[in-house]
Amino acid sequence: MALHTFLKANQQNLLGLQSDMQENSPSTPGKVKVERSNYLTRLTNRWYTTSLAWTKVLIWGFIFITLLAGFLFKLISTHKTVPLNTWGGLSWEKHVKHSCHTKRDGGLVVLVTGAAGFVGTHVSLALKKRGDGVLGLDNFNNYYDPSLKRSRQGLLERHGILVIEGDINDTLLLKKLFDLISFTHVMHLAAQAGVRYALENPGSYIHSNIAGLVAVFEACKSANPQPSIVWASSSSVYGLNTKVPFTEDDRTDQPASLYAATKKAGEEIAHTYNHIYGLSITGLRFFTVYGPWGRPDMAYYSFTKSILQGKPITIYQGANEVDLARDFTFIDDIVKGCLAALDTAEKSTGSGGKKHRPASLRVYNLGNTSPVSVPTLVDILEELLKVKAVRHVVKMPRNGDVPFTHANVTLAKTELGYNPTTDLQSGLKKFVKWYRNYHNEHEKM
Ligand SMILES: O=C(O)[C@H]1O[C@H](OP(=O)(O)OP(=O)(O)OC[C@H]2O[C@@H](n3ccc(=O)[nH]c3=O)[C@H](O)[C@@H]2O)[C@H](O)[C@@H](O)[C@@H]1O
Repeated sequence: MALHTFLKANQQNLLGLQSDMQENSPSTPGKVKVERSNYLTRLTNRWYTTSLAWTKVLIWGFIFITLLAGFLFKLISTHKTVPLNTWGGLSWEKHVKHSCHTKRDGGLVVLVTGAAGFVGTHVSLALKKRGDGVLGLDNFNNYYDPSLKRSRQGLLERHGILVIEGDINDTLLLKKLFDLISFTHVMHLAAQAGVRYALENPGSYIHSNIAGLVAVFEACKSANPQPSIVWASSSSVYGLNTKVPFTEDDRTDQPASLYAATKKAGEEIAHTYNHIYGLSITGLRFFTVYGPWGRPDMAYYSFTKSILQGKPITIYQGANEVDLARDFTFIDDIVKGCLAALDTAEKSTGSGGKKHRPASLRVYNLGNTSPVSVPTLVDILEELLKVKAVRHVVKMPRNGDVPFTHANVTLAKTELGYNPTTDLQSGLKKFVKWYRNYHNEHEKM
């Protein structure tokens, strides 16, 4: 607008000057002196008007640029508050160190990835409660309602555990953490979970379960001293295996889902890092873990929600109308298994990217050893909720599900002292109690 006005003013001035020059061309020589002086005055006036227009343009231009710069600065500084970029700085480092502080002799210093996740939260709390140093890392993705992850983070913070918002693929962040802290152990639980979601978003499984796992192993390999690693594999690696119960050396080469395939690939990648770099690595094959603070995408949780809302639930059924079954395992039993795996893990044997002697590589089933059918799971929920479910039974689609899981935990019993003690009825009772409390609180808000 200002530029337009200026150009217009200038054009008019020029036209004016041209016509003045024509008008003032002397027809008789005697008039020349007076007319020339008039002409100079007009010329000065024109230049004055032009300079005024220029000044106005400069002032408006300056205001415009200042406003634009202010707007851009605000945009950038707002973007900076996105928590993924908030790590670093002296106060942050102090916070990290405080979270890693141990309160018992020989206490572990553990980096827990996926700390705001279901298993991550419980394991972090258990470690902290016995006096270990714990630092959490989580990317707070929106695979399921991130507000639940924030609530878990709040719970951890109240117990003195810092959860850094960051992705395991952020190698700079991992390097920074390992430079700052000598972690004795890494409990690697960050992953893209869920069996059926792989049909919708296959890339997220590769990002977290393959690339992310490698990023974590790389950071551990380069750390000095190298930590020992315990990480979450899955019962799904048994895939279409029909030999029951599942034992660690059974076939795992028939994954039924991309999720299972990424967990199986993780086990092979673990072998490589153990073999080349001397990392001590323990893989835990979790069997359908459930309990308070659980995952809303899992059947027991989503069924509870639907039953309470009077909405129908879909129950998948296997071939020949055989019910699907799972070796549902309660979170407290899983936590004991995780801590035992950390406590018994041998040290890694490499440094400077080189292995000095063979290192430990272990895999354990952490299950409950007593599978329960999905309709029975619903029966128990109905009883606890005192509401009848609206059941919609359908043939199991080919979506990555397996018909049943059943763990043999002899190895974990012998080497970790693992001993699951919670049956599905008692575990779900605790879950339902938590569910009512948590959702009553949060739905009020
Ligand atoms: O233990 C494991 O390896 C896996 O356990 C669960 O996977 P899943 O056993 O499929 O657990 P749910 O999604 O809770 O399903 C439990 C059972 O309910 C069935 N289901 C699920 C959802 C539904 O709407 N209807 C239904 O009948 C499933 O087919 C399955 O048989 C987790 O989601 C995985 O992340 C984990 O790795």
